[in-house]
Amino acid sequence: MRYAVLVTGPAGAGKSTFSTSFLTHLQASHRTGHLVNLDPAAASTSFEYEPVIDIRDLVSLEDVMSELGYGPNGGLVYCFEYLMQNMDWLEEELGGFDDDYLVIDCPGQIELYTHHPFLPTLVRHLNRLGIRTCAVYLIESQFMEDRYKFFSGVLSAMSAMVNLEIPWINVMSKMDLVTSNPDNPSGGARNGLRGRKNIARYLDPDPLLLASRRGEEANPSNPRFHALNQAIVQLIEDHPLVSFLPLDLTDPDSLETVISHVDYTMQYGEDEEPKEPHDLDEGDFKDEL
Ligand SMILES: Nc1nc2c(ncn2[C@@H]2O[C@H](COP(=O)(O)OP(=O)(O)OP(=O)(O)O)[C@@H](O)[C@H]2O)c(=O)[nH]1
Repeated sequence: MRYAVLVTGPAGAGKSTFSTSFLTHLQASHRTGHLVNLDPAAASTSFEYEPVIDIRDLVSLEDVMSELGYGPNGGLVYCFEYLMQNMDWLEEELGGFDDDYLVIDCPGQIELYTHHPFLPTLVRHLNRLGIRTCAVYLIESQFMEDRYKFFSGVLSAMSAMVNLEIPWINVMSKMDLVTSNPDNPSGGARNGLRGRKNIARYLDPDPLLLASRRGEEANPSNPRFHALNQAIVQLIEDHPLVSFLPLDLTDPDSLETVISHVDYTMQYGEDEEPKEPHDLDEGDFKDEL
C-alpha cells in the first residue's frame, strides 16, 4: 500500500517546514518517506530533503516567465495547466514507489484550493494509482490575531475541503508564536488572544467570536456587515466541518500528534503483515541498543 499526504495551505503557512519535520519524524521511526515538490516556483535552496519527484523537472516558473513572457501569477497557472496536460509524466514518476509514504509539498496559491481543477485532478490520479491520500491544510496561528482574518481562514479551509473531498486534517501552524500571556505586547498572535482558554475557541471555531458585540462595535454604522457576519455564523454553525490541530514544532509531541492523526486518517499500516523475526534486521533495533 502506498500513501500520500498533500501538504496544503496558503502562502507562507509553513508547508515546506512541516514537510521537512514530517520526513525527519518518519526517518526517526524507521519508515520510508519521500518528498514530492509540486511548487514550480520553489527556490532550489528550499528543501532540506531532496525531492524524489519535482515539478520543476517538467516545468519551472522561472523558465515560463523568461521563455514565454508570463508574469508570476499567470506563469504559475500556466505551470499547473502544463502539468495537468502531462499527468502521464507524474504517473510514471510515481510508479517507482512501493510501500512508501509520499509527502507532497503543494504550492500556496489560494485559487488552487478554491476553484482551480489542478488539485482535484491530482487526487483523481493518485486514487487511480491506488495511493491512499489525505490532505493536511495549514493556516498559521497569526490568523488568530484578528477574528475576521481567522474566519476567512476557516472559510478557505472549508472551501478547500469541499473542493477536494478526501480525508482532511486542518492544522494551526506556528503555535510556538502564541503565548498565553495577553499582557505581553510583542509579536505573533499573542495580541489577539485573551488567555489560553481562548485558544480553544479558535481551534474548534466558535462562530460567536464573529458575532460577538466587540465585532459589532467595531463596525457600528454598517448593518450590512452585521448581516453578512450573521450569515457566516449560521453557515459555520450548520456545517461544523472545520476544527484545527495545533502544531508547535518546538514540541515533538505536538508533531507526533498531527502525524498520528494523518496515519489514522489513512489507516496507515492496517494492511501490513506483522514482520516475522527472520524479516527483521539489526537496523530495526539500532536505537534500542
Ligand atoms: N516560528 C515559526 N516559524 C515557522 C514555522 N514554520 C515555518 N516557519 C517560518 O515561516 C516561513 C514560511 O515557511 P515555509 O515552510 O516556507 O512556508 P510555505 O507554506 O512552504 O511557504 P510557500 O511555499 O511560499 O507557500 C519561513 O520563514 C519559516 O521559517 C513554525 O512552526 N514556527
